[in-house]
Amino acid sequence: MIFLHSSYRMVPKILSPCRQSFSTSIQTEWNHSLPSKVRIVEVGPRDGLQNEKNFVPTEEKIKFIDKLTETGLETIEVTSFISPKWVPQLADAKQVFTSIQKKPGVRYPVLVPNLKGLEAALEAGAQEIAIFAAASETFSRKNLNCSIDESLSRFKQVTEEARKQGLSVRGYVSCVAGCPFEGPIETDKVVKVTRGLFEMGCYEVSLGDTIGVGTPGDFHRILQALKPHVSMSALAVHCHDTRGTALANILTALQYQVAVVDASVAGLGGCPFAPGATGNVATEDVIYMLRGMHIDVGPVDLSALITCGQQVCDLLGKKNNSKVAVATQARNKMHAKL
Ligand SMILES: CC(C)(COP(=O)([O-])OP(=O)([O-])OC[C@H]1O[C@@H](n2cnc3c(N)ncnc32)[C@H](O)[C@@H]1OP(=O)([O-])[O-])[C@@H](O)C(=O)NCCC(=O)NCCSC(=O)C[C@@](C)(O)CC(=O)[O-]
Repeated sequence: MIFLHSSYRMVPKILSPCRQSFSTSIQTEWNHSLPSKVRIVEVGPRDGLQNEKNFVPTEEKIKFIDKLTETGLETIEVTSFISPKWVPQLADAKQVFTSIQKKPGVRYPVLVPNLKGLEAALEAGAQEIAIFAAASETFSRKNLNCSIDESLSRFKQVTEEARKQGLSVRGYVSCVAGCPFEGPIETDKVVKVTRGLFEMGCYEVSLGDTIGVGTPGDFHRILQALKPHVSMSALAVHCHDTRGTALANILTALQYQVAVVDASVAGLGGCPFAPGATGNVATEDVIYMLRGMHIDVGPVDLSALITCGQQVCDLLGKKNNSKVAVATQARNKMHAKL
C-alpha cells in the first residue's frame, strides 16, 4: 500500500470556488486509486446537537432536518434513542423522528445503545439504527456505563433483534486514534472492536476519531491493520476536526478505498462524554474537497447546505466552523457590494 500516491505532489494548487479543473492526465493518474463515489453521512442533527447545553426546541430540530433533506443529502442521522438522563438534549427523539418529512430514497438512521432504545426506535418507525462501541475501555464506561466486552454482548443482542425486524445496523468505533482519558489507543483494540461489530451483523462500521487527535499517519496505521480483516468498502470515517486534520485523514481513508464519510453541517458536534471533543469535519468542506477531486458525492446543493448550516449556527448562537461556508459568505458579501 502506497501511503501517499506518488503523483500527489503533482496536483495543482487548491481549486478555487469557480472550480478550476486539473488536466485530464493528472486527474486520471491521481484519481484512479480513489473511489469514484463517496456517500456522505450527515450527522449534524445527532452529533451536532447532542452536546448543546441549552435545549433546542423540538420544532427547530424538525425544521433543521427538513432543510437538510431539501439540500439533497442522501443519509441524515436524525437523533438518538438513548437515556434522556444521559443526553437530555435528545429526549425528544421520538417526536423528532416521527415528525420530520422523510423523502423517499433518503436514509434516516438513529443511534441506539440497548434493547430499550431499539424498542423505541422501532415504535417510531426507524429503518436503520447505529450502535456505538469504543476502542477505549475508559471511554466505553464513561459513554455507555459498561466495559467494551459488555457493550459488545449488549450490541449483539440489539443487532440480532434489529435484523430480525428487518432493520439495517451500522456500527461506530469511538476513540480509534486516541482517548480523552487513556491517550493513544492500541491498533489491535480498534481491529478487535471493528471485527466484533462486523461479526455481529453491522453492514458498515464507522471509525470515530472522537476527539480529533488523529493524523494521516494514524489512519494509515489503523487502515493498514484492518485491511486483512475487513473490506475497506464497508468502512466509514468519522473525523472530528479539533486539530485541523480531518480532511487530511479523510483523504488518507479514500486512498484505502474507504468510500463513506461522516460529516456535520457547519462543523457542529462533539460527544458529551469526551472532554475536549469539538465539532466534526464540516459537510460543506468535505463536499467542496471531493467535488474538486471529481468524486461523486450525490446531488447535494452546496449553496442550500451553506444556508442551512448558517441558520442552525444563528439558532445556536455559534460560530460557523465550515471554512467553505465562511469563505463563500464573505465572497458573496463582497460581490454584493460591487
Ligand atoms: C446506555 C445507557 C442507557 C446506560 O446507562 P445506565 O444508567 O447504565 O442504564 P440503565 O439501564 O441503568 O438505565 C438508567 C435509566 O435510563 C433509562 N434508559 C436506559 N436506556 C434507555 C433508552 N435507550 N432510552 C430511554 N431511557 C433509557 C432506564 O429506563 C433507567 O431509567 P430510570 O429507571 O432511572 O427512570 C447510557 O449510558 C446512555 O444512554 N448512553 C448514551 C451516551 C451517548 O449518547 N453518547 C453520545 C453518542 S456516542 C458519540 O457521540 C460518539 C460517535 C458515535 O459520534 C462516534 C465518535 O465520534 O467517536
